[in-house]
Amino acid sequence: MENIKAKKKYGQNFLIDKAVLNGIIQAMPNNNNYLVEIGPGLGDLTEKLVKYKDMTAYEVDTDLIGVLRSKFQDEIASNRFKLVHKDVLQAWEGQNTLHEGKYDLIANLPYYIATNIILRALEDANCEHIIVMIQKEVAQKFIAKVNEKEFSSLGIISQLLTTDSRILFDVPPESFNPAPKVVSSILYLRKDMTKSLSDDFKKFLKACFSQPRKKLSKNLSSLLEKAEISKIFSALNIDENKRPHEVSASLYSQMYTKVKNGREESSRG
Ligand SMILES: C[S@@+](CC[C@H](N)C(=O)[O-])C[C@H]1O[C@@H](n2cnc3c(N)ncnc32)[C@H](O)[C@@H]1O
Repeated sequence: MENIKAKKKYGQNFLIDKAVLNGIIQAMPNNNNYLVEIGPGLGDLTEKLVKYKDMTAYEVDTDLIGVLRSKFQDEIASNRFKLVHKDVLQAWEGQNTLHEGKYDLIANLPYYIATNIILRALEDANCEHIIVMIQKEVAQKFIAKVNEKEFSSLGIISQLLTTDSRILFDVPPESFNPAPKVVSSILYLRKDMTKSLSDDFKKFLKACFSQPRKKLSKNLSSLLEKAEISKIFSALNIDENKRPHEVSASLYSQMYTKVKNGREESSRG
């Protein structure tokens, strides 16, 4: 490993299992989209990806940028590979998208910011497919269905914004150097490019799941009067004893519409 010591603070667990690398390549969507990778690390996955498509990779670690520049000097010179030395979350802050044009995100993500990265990619209007390695526990939240104990705001956001969401396969700790403490999974999300969610809806979801094991009606009392909650629940046929994970994504969306309409009505007086 090019004399580079993995840095814990950047979530560096380098993938060393060739079968897993090939599995990710096989999962690549067959389309004309551009490719973006986050955290190319030592470039093992990048090396395979760049054979198929032109791509951009975002890497925060200065030491790795040096390794990658020399490893991919030909691809960089011929513009097939663009290497951006930047914290990817800052890149998103600056421009709202990681690429001007439709792209797919393929990455072995740094786990300490994996959830944030997926939420940003779901919001990025140019990103169509998300194929990422993350902790299995987090992947399960993104694909969870109503009534499952893992069903949370992440599952709701993902259901409302995607047409397909799956775990492709699990990856054991031994497939990495150094080995992480947890089992990982490859998460696959295909977005519905016509959909988006407002920040206000996400705030509403946050309130709904503020105490995940309490009743939804109790959590909603931080936002609404008791009478209003009862009115909305009865209109949508939601049992007042339901816990947040027992209500479907579609009902959350309908509930939010009613809350918003109620706010608009009261502001009109
Ligand atoms: C789990 S490693 C994956 C490395 C490599 N792709 C592989 O599969 O072996 C995560 C990578 O993300 C990089 N990284 C960590 N935080 C980042 C950030 N905020 N922005 C961009 N890259 C980041 C790390 O330096 C590291 O290269």
